[in-house]
Amino acid sequence: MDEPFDLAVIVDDDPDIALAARLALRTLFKEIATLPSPQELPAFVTARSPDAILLDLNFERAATDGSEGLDYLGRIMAVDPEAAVVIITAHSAVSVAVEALKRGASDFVAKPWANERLAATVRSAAALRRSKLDTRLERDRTSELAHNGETPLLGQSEAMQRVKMLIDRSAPTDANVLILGENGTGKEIVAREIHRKSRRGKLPMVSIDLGATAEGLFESELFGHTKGAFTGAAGERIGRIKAADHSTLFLDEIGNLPLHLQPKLLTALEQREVVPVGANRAVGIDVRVIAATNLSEERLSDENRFRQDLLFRLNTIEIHLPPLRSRAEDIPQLINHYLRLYERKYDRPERSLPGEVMDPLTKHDWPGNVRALRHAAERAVIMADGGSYRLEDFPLPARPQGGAIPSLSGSLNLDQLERQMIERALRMHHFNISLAAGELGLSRGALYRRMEKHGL
Ligand SMILES: Nc1ncnc2c1ncn2[C@@H]1O[C@H](COP(=O)(O)OP(=O)(O)OP(=O)(O)O)[C@@H](O)[C@H]1O
Repeated sequence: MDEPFDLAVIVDDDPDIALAARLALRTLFKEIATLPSPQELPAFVTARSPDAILLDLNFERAATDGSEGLDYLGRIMAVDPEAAVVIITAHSAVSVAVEALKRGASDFVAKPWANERLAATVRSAAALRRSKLDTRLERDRTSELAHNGETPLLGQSEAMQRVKMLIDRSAPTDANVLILGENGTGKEIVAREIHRKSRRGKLPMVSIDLGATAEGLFESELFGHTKGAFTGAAGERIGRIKAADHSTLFLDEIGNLPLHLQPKLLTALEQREVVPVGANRAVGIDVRVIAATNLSEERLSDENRFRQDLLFRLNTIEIHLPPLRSRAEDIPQLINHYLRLYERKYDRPERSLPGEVMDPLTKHDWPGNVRALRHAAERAVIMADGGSYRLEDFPLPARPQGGAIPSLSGSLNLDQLERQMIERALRMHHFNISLAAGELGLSRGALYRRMEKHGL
């Protein structure tokens, strides 16, 4: 038996029907809610996003023509276009059911129903919704990445010129590339550039952020799984490696790949085939791998953390992205680029940046690298008034010298404490975002948002 879905809601003003439906569906869902009328349904859908909705179209007020229910159906589809709505209707009201299907309902059952048929109908509606949501997630991710891909790789420093040379040389080959650099130094942009300039560039690059993947999901995310391979594997899923067939696979934060899965990845790359979890046959793959990490070379060469045979598979070409503080000559170009970008985005006038403001910006050590610089430019555009930018428009925190971990000050202001804790965690982990987020019990995304809030 498949793992149950999370939540269904039954909307019916007849308590006996609601109870009968609840009994028919009880093994399919962990929770079943009932609403006596559809009035609260749009709010319920917005708040709880149920896996399936069982909606009776005939409420007392509108007796049999179903128009009230149809109205609500329209509103639900507007709040959740992927909603799985199964209509309950009287036997005689087939035309209403057909109208409901036109307006986005997944299916309908006529009263009185056979329990197995009701359960099967609701199950397939919920499963279809889930797969549509998966596809949408995938699409959103791809378009977000594609958007990032439009950012040009800026920087004329010697270090960046070498990076660009390595991109151009490695792109047309199928060699695996390992990109090393602190968080926010542009590793993802570099990966995109290599992919774009390669013969695989016409297909979308497939990425997986191993720093944001939940512990138990690494294996099935990477290799895929068969239906029922483990608890929760409701349907079959192709993994990211296979999804990247004939294209490029970008393994972000490769340093987070658990040791026990490293041999499996190595075998997949060596044999050019993957075995999905639960399968007993391998499927062939043709992928070019670009991996990135913020681990230092020293940490990466620690056999207890990272298998060296896998490292040698991945680092045929190594590209080091130096931290921004070591290529200060790139800072003015980056600042100007992002100021212009955000002036356009927020429809603000183009302001000048006097030398006495640029100077401290180039001397700042930018622990969050280009990502932090970009946020600082965005803030400055929002904060500025008058003819030119002032230093106060840029959120540059005063930083303790010497790299020591700051001790907590006596402040009991929560906001300040939060900021101090974040700074402390970041320093403790040498600005490795994944490790600092883990230390703080936050996701990477949540940590980035807070860093932005505090101008870190
Ligand atoms: N050389 C560059 N030119 C222009 N923009 C850059 C450059 N480097 C980084 N950026 C910008 O900085 C941000 C972070 O870049 P990116 O995501 O590529 O960094 P990353 O090293 O992959 O970060 P993380 O390790 O935290 O995932 C992006 O918004 C990107 O557009």
